[in-house]
Amino acid sequence: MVGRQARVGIIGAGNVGSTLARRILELDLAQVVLLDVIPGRTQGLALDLNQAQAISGNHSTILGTESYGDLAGVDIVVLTAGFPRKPGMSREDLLKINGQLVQEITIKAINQAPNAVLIVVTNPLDVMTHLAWQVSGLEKERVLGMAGILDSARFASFIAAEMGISVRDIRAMVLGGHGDLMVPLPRHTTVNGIPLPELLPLSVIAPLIDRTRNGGAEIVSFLKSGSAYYAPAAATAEMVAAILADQHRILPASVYLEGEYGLTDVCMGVPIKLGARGVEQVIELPLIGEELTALQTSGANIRDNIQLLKTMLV
Ligand SMILES: NC(=O)C1=CN([C@@H]2O[C@H](COP(=O)(O)OP(=O)(O)OC[C@H]3O[C@@H](n4cnc5c(N)ncnc54)[C@H](O)[C@@H]3O)[C@@H](O)[C@H]2O)C=CC1
Ligand SMILES: O=C([O-])CC(=O)C(=O)O
Repeated sequence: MVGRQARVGIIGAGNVGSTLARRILELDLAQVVLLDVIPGRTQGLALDLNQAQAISGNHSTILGTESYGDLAGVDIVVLTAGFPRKPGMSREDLLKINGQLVQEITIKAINQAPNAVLIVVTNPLDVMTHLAWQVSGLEKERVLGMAGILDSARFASFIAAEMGISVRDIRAMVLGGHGDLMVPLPRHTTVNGIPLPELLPLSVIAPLIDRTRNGGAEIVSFLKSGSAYYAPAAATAEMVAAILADQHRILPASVYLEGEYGLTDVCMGVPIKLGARGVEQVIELPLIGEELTALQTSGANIRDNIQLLKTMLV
């Protein structure tokens, strides 16, 4: 890729999209194309962000646009367009309204960038990832949903606070759907290599699991309008970096499953190897009975919502 800096298209310049753009620019990961339907919004943000780059001394620049033509040939498309939930709503309450958007936007974006890797952020995450995979016509390796890095980060931050230790030493593992049935896995969560259940009693871990499952809603209840965006943007940037630099990272992401963990034709959070081509491998962890049951219950719930969405979309 000598002589050409990678380009990342972000669709949706709201809280998550604009924060992600800023992070990509500050990390100097890529040129950014930021697209939204609100006239002038992305042009204003782009001017502001390019002026910030002049202060930080980074090379990457950003283009703000309302035109899909500007996405031509981008290496990664990140889909953040869509409605966030309000207090009292579940992510699934966004199924119809965001399904219509994701269907339309994915087709327009992939027409312009047919070789891109597509990262979905819009909720309800796993169903939107499945929809984007379906309407894009892309091979399953090139469509991923961001949630597992975020949910694992939440679990890690709660463990760090509980134990009074640095979050840097914690490798948390949260799989399953990005919803109430997500599956934090204490046995696969380690503190500098030591499995969590060897350091904390289950009676202490259980509330941390509940808080992780409720992590998005907890923030929504404070913000009142809109949902989290700093950690979601940081998690998405991690995926962008892994793809652009072909890092072969082992990270959780929502991907299309064909028999792994006993699940088929569903997108759900599992550990993957992530590199330039997208999903290089789905990693199947050795799970004990109750862990596998929880994952399959979460998968069955996502499948129900995929079917429900089919009845809602024209
Ligand atoms: N996967 C995850 O872990 C997370 C997912 N989310 C989801 O991400 C989505 C975005 O969240 P926020 O940025 O906080 O919302 P926001 O309301 O701040 O921004 C959404 C943006 O999408 C734009 N938009 C709407 N229709 C569009 C279209 N047809 N084309 C282009 N842009 C369009 C809006 O103009 C707005 O700027 C929500 O669905 C939210 O639930 C948010 C956080 C974490
Ligand atoms: O809670 C929400 O609606 C946004 C989201 O997915 C998260 O922050 O985990």
